[in-house]
Amino acid sequence: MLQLPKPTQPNPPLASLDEAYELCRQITEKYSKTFYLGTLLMPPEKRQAIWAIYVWCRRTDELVDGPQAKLTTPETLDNWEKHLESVFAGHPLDDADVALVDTLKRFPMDIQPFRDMIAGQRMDLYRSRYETFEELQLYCYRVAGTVGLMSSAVLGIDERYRTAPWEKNQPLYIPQQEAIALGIANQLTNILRDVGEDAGRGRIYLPLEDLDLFNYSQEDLFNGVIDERWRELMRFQIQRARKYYTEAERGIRALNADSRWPVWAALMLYQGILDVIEMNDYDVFNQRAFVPTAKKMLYLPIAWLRAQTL
Ligand SMILES: CC(C)=CCC/C(C)=C/CC/C(C)=C/CC/C(C)=C/COP(=O)(O)OP(=O)(O)O
Repeated sequence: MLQLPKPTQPNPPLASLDEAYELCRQITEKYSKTFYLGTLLMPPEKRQAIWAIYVWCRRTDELVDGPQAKLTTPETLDNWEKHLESVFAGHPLDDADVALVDTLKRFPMDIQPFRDMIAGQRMDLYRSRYETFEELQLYCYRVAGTVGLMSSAVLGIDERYRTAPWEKNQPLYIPQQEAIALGIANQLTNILRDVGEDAGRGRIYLPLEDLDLFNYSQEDLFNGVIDERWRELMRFQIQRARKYYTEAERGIRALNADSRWPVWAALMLYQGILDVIEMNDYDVFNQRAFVPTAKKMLYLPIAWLRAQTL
């Protein structure tokens, strides 16, 4: 008997561009109040592009950190990389991709930082300890410094920021290192804020060599011991994170004028978490350090002034 081919289920149509960006907006707003606030200070086209990038990063992070993380294997990440290649080839596979494909058309960017971020998630899959700061720094580059590189393509470079006559004929300066530094600073801040939460999952991101340096053991950390050894260790970590913020600050003036305020704002808001950790006397075990909304609002005009003057 003639076998008719089974009717194949047509794929449901993907979201329209507006719907896709709206989806990205909602996800960014839901998961990162700080960065979302920063994006609201940008012109609409840039703002939407940052949402699309944020959502891709979030999805990548969720593979190892999210509710489905137990099911994630190295193969899952290989498949996610293929998914990424499809997006870069201009073929969206789901609704959020529609926005990213459009963003990549408007703001062409290199695929390498995206691949590097997946490599960062691979590290998370295999490791729950970092021996040295050098190892941790590589991890921070991969999971956050890469975001700085991706965002830079959207933020844009101001070719005229060099004003002194002897600077005029210099080649265009692209503040790549500074963009990476901001990502690393944010990630180090995140690590300090989330020490307790990570310990609850059996993870220690603080370099073990630093724990040794302050004679503070892994067991102390799992027990949430707060004493002078811990405070010294935390002071040391905070100081290191602040150096990265300072490096990042130097790059902001090379960005397009309409990107400087949002970047200053995001930097100050995130750096503010370090101040809160200090105010909480380094207790990151029993309370989560966050910048209250009123204080956030106070940062905005200061960030604006810095964007005009520094
Ligand atoms: C300084 C120059 C030249 C350019 C700026 C380049 C940029 C925008 C760098 C920032 C990169 C960035 C946003 C990295 C993300 C790092 C990070 C730790 C994000 C944490 O995100 P969530 O955990 O989702 O947020 P919450 O902390 O709000 O929960």
